[in-house]
Amino acid sequence: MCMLLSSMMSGTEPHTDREEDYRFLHSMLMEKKLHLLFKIHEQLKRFEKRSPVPVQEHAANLASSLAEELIYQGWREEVKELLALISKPHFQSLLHVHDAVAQRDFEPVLPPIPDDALEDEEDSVKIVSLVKTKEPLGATVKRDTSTGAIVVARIMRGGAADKSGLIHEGDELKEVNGVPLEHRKPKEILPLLARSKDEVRFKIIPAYSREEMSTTKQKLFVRALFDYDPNQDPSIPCKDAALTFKRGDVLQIVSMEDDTWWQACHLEDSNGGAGLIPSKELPCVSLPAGLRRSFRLGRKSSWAKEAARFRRWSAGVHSSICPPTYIEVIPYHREPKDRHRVVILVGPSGVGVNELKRRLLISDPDRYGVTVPHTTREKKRQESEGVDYHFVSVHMFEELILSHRLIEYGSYRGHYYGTSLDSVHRVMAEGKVCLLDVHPSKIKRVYTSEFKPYVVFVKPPRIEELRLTRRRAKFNLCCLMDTGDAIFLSQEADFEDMIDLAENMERQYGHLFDKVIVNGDIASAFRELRSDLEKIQEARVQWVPTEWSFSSPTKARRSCSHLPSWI
Ligand SMILES: Nc1ncnc2c1ncn2[C@@H]1O[C@H](COP(=O)(O)OP(=O)(O)OP(=O)(O)O)[C@@H](O)[C@H]1O
Repeated sequence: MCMLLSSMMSGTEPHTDREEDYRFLHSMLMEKKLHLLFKIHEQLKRFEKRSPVPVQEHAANLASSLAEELIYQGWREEVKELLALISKPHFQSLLHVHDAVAQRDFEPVLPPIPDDALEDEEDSVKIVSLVKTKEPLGATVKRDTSTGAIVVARIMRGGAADKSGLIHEGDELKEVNGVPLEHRKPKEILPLLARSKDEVRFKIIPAYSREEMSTTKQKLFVRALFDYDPNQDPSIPCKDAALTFKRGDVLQIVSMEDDTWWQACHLEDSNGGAGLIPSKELPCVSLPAGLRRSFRLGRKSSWAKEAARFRRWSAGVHSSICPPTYIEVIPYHREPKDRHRVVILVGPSGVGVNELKRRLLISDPDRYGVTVPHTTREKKRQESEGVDYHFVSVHMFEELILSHRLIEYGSYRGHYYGTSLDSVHRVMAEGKVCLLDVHPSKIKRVYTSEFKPYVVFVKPPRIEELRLTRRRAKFNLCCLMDTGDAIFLSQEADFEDMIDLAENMERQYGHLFDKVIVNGDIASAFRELRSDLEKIQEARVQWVPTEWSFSSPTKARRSCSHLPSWI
């Protein structure tokens, strides 16, 4: 802003007719105080996001006691300076303002509670008076089905009711602003609240003291494994109190008191109000559409293929347990000396995993590296050991299998091929990001704190875009081979299989994916992938499964097949 003001001044000179005007503008815009104000404004903007809270309410008193103490502490230069600083009227005024904010001294004073508000027969009654602000109360009410009373169903964390600390879940509401709530419906309460002007007064019968869940005290973070839009969820008890989130968002869970609806807030908003989210206990049927498998009918394909697809689908849906909904995560602050996280690229065959990997390697060979695979086949003349492959004997390869040193292996034309854990270590030791492409079922082999894998799922686009983007590549081939339609038809079947395979992978292993890249246009997919990988390298904090913090690398490898932290 200060730079902008200075450059504005130099740009205005030729357009100001009168010297006087120019001087006036100059003195106004170049005023030191104005610049300082902008600087303060910018600093405040930065701190606003952190939502700092006062650590104490009597800073002004503390400063004056400190000043008294300092007078007797000798006359070292530092002491003199500090004394001069805290004795300045500006500084003292600042501390007074701070204390007023900390003590919420700015809020209007509530009128005293009238004597007749308490009735003799209700000795357990509590009168709660709250200042009315624009902020909603942050509570929901319901009718208790057994007693017919209106009770507080839920207090939203961070809302006005919660901050007051005076109203609790389960409290029975007897009156709002002197109006008895007997025989009233929950929806009639809102107009009563709206009617009051400066103050809202409740007559409450407090619920029995309940134990606070210990989990609300400690910070619990989860990464959502599905998109959630309360507007699409008929089971949510109160849409306005719900939290919308996207798959991959990190949420802080602030209350798990309710079995079916937890309270959570977005990470960047952990001091703000919380919203309801479905708990892991919510039955599968009420999970949002994103988690349910849609059976795509109406595609042109043979009966047998459709039947097979249906069998796969019904087995997948009916025999499966609910998919994981959230994964517990912790922050990981990468130190400069730490090795880079392994990047795993997965996707159905032909989707473009190799193409993307190739482009990453070419774009920055110093940053990215790939593993050298092992094989038992003969070395060809133009190949070099340790560059194209590690050429090993069958006996040695089988030793690697038995000692669990291979992430993935298979045989082709009678020869073994495989990727070892050591080859990943080698790339990491060079200070590079190791790009691995393995079948998603093998991710768990490296799902440890040692490798901290960042898993990218490369997904095919919709079939129309697949046809459009891939046909061009194959079309050249058709012309060359002069095979025409025959190739086009088989390609169409490949596209359908690719989409099917991708859906299966996402359903089965989606909870392991950190990022999903749709590979429609290759240039855009590559740009997105590269910028995402750069972002995670530079991120101050990354969120990784809590599970990684508990296990040693070897233990994690053994235990990761159970993935106990999936919730
Ligand atoms: N977005 C795209 N647009 C057009 N062609 C693409 C795109 N992505 C990949 N291709 C081409 O599709 C073919 C298959 O891609 P690639 O070899 O990367 O697939 P893959 O996922 O590694 O499959 P596989 O594991 O079977 O090798 C290649 O010729 C590649 O250049």
